[in-house]
Amino acid sequence: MEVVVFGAGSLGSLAGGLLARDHAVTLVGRDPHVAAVRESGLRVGGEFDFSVRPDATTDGSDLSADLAVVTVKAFDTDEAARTLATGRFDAALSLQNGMGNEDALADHLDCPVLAGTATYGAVRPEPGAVACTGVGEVVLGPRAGGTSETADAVGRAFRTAGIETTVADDMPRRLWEKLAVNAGINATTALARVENGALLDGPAREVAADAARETARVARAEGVELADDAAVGAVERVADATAANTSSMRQDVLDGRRTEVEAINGYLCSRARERNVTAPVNRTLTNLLRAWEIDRPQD
Ligand SMILES: NC(=O)C1=CN([C@@H]2O[C@H](COP(=O)(O)OP(=O)(O)OC[C@H]3O[C@@H](n4cnc5c(N)ncnc54)[C@H](OP(=O)(O)O)[C@@H]3O)[C@@H](O)[C@H]2O)C=CC1
Ligand SMILES: CC(C)(CO)C(=O)C(=O)O
Repeated sequence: MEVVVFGAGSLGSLAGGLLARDHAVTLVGRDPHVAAVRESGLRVGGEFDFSVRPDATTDGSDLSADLAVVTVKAFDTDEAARTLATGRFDAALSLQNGMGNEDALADHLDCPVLAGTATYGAVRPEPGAVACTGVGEVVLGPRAGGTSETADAVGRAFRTAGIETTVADDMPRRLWEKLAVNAGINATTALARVENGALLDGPAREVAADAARETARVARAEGVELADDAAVGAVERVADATAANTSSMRQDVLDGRRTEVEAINGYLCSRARERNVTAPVNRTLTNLLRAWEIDRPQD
């Protein structure tokens, strides 16, 4: 399969590196990472230990491939979609956190857009390298649920490249469950400046659980079956499995970078308002992060 990975940061470089073991991959990213990949290839370390030589470019326009995998941060999805729309793709897949990414892609692209979640962990230690900090799973499927030949073919392509992959017929529910996990863990750990494991029994546990319960309430108001216990249980399971992790939002705050709060807790608040459901914990988390973003240290 020919695959363009749009957003060769941490997750994109890992996904692209794994896919390049079995497919023709083009990474779209930034220099100096792109220059290093072009020069010496991509080193995939951490839980893996191999090198590959995907194509790499800083210009994502006018590309064509069987599949575009989108791995930019949620606030960059719209621009990524506009750039991808200058090319030709048979399908697109978002592996991003947050909600609204698939809709933004579908607004611009003339191909089926698949929804996806990734629980692999990735960091980029230096240009030309990516480290897998945890082998997880990719779950993907049609964004409205159900089955499709496109989703099955993409699932097969991921599996033949050695990526743990499930093709699911209930992506809306899975996206809401992942939203509950990120709404509970990311903002709470970013503001409390703790590792994910601190949510298992520390004073911030109740905050994360309440944020997840609110997410489940809004999901149900949207017609998605997500029980409170399932949402809270998902937060506990992930906090336990990633206990030593610095969540991506905490990492963003530590580095003074813009966060994905608008696509996570902010999205939840706007859906809650629309559905007349109260979400005070998510509103507080969102506003505190917004306040930090206004004053964040800039480069
Ligand atoms: N890292 C992880 O372990 C996981 C991440 N995720 C999710 O995956 C998504 C990506 O996360 P992550 O990989 O950590 O983020 P990164 O910031 O590391 O990667 C995104 C990359 O895309 C680049 N980019 C953005 N727009 C363009 C463009 N138009 N052209 C070229 N390059 C572009 C960014 O460059 P620049 O910063 O210069 O704009 C950045 O290098 C997020 O939604 C995250 O929540 C999900 C599971 C695990
Ligand atoms: C699953 C979790 C919470 C792991 O840290 C994550 O997705 C993130 O940090 O963005």
